[in-house]
Order: sequence, then structure tokens, then C-alpha cells
Amino acid sequence: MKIVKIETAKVNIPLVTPFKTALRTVDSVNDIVVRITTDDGQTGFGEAPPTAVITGDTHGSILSAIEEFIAPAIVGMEIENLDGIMKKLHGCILKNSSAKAAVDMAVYDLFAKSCGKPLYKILGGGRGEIETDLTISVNGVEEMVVDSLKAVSQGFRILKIKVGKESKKDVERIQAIRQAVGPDIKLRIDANQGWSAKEAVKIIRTLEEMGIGMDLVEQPVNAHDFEGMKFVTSQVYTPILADESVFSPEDAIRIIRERAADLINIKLMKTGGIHEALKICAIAESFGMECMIGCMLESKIAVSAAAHLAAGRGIITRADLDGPSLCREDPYIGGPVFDGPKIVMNEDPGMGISRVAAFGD
Ligand SMILES: C[C@H](N)C(=O)N[C@@H](CCC(=O)O)C(=O)O
Ligand SMILES: [Mg+2]
Repeated sequence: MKIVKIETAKVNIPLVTPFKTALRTVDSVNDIVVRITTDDGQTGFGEAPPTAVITGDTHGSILSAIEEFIAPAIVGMEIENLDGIMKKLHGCILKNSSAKAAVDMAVYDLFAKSCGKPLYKILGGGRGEIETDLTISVNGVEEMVVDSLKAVSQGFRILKIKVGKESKKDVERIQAIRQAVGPDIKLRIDANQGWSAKEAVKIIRTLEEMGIGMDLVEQPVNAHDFEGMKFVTSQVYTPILADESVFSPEDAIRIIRERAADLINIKLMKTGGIHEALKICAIAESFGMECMIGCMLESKIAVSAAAHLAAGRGIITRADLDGPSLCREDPYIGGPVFDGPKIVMNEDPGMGISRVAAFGD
């Protein structure tokens, strides 16, 4: 199976409600999709979101990285030479992690197809089903309570609460949501770098003293503030999850060595795909640190790749794979089934996606 063609297209899928974090507000998933074709007519799919505020990637940079660097480096290579392809993919251009992720997942899709197995089985194959949380955007207290109750009524048992925009109100937000949803719903708090280290300790301790249980607090401080992450982690009982601070396996090693977080959020768009994400899984497993699998504003192609990785690797104990649930439409056929909080893995070969409307099939 030789790679003969790499094509790109754009998808634009409106969101159910605007997605609001401490970093940005977005109304739609506006991503680049990738299709790789082999000489025997097989196709593999990938997707890259332009999350400029986190990865630095834009539509333009994703397209030119693929067209000018990645395609010339890997077209003509055999899919079975997975390691060789990954070397070229990661060696042909620095950074550009979202473009690399889109191509990496399409290659893994084809590799699993060449083995006749669903991708998650190639990646370890532990689970046929995983559970995701649902994100509650940062808004006024009442709106967040209404959104949280709606999510619970839809069957979600884990909520990811966005905060960090006006830190003074964050205790109020989390307290009101806990009161409304009761003690059995897990709350994950994501400040998206919005707090200072001292502010984070004060907020988390106040919530702990109120008896408000939190599954974790994600990226309380600036991505590059490892000292701040370390300070917060050492000062509170609630587990701290590193998100924007960990892109690469080297970042994961640093976070673990410096005890700057208790957990790592792996996202394919930060690692540049499954190949590098597997390295973080192995590092974390060696040190007994659990991981979460996350996503950017991605639709079903990219989130399916992440779900396959999570279903394959036991060290990934938490999933924030709500991209498809945030979308108003699903312009794809096949792949894992996203049924509210439940993600049921496909049993047909590869990622299972057979049709992507953006390519006009
Ligand atoms: C969509 C997911 N639940 C999420 O919150 N992801 C990111 C932010 C993604 C974005 O801005 O596109 C996160 O910070 O965890
Ligand atoms: Mg996050």
C-alpha cells in the first residue's frame, strides 16, 4: 500500500452553543480535513483545527505545512513502513503539530486497515467503550447552572467547567453548579491558564474548604509557568492536570520530574498525532501518572482518532472528547458512535470513517 495522494478540504460545522473559554469564543468547528489515498484505492482520513491561541496553527499554516513539506516527504512511501513515515513526518518541518496530527491519524487509519483491524485494537485494544465529559462554557453563573443541568439531563455524569475569565466569580460559578447538580456528578475545572499561581491556590483551597469535590483542576496558570504549576500542585489536595504545558514527550518528562502536575492531558493536536502521543503514554505509565485524552474544537474525524488511542491505552483513564457533542451536525459516515457520554468503538478496520462530505463523495 503506497501513498499516492494527499488531499485537503475545509469543513465548517456550527456549534450547538458558542464555545467560550478564558482564551477564546468560537461559534463553529472550522477545520482542515485530510484524505490520503494509496495505490490500491484505500483511503485514510485526518483533521486539523486552527487553534492559533494554543498550538499557533492557522488554516494557512496547516495547508502549507501539508502541501509544501509533509506531502513531498511521504508521498510514495509504503503504509507498512509506519516508523519510516513518522520519521519523515516529524523531521520535515518543526512545530506545526496540528498539520502533523491530521496526517499522522490518516496514516494510522490506513495502517490499521492494512492489518484488517479497528485502530484501537492495533493500539492496545483494551476497551470497546469509553466515557466522555461535556464542556460547560464560561458564562454568567445562572447560564452555567442551566447548561450544567441540561448536560446532566442528557446523561453526562462528568462536566468540564470552563473558568479563568473573571477569576473573582469562579468560586461562585463552581459552587452554584455543584449545588445544582448534586454530589454524584464529577466536576473537572479548566482555567485555560487564566489564574495566577497564588489566585489558583486561593480559589482551589476555598472550594476544598467548602467541601466541593473536584475530579481535577486543569491548567490553572500560564503554559510556560512550570514553577507556578509546581506551586499550585504542592499547595492543594485536588489533582492538577497539565494541558497547555505539555505538548511533547520532553514536556511530559519535565512535568513528571518537577512534580509540576498530577495528571497529563494528551491531545493529538499538541503532540502532532498518535505516534508522539504513544510516547507520552509510555512515559506516564512508567511513572504511574494517569493521563486524560482531550481534544480541541474538533469534529468526528480527529476525535475518533483520539478515542481509538484512549480505547487502546489503559493509562488514559479520563476522556474529554466532547467535540462531536458540541457540533450541530455530523457530516461523516462511520467511525465510533458518539452517544451522549458514551463513545462506542467501531469494529470495522481503521478508524471506521467511510465518507467525508467535504471531499464530495
Ligand atoms: C473541547 C474540549 N472539551 C476542550 O475544552 N478543549 C480545550 C480547549 C480547546 C479549544 O479552545 O479549542 C481545553 O483547553 O481543554
Ligand atoms: Mg484544557
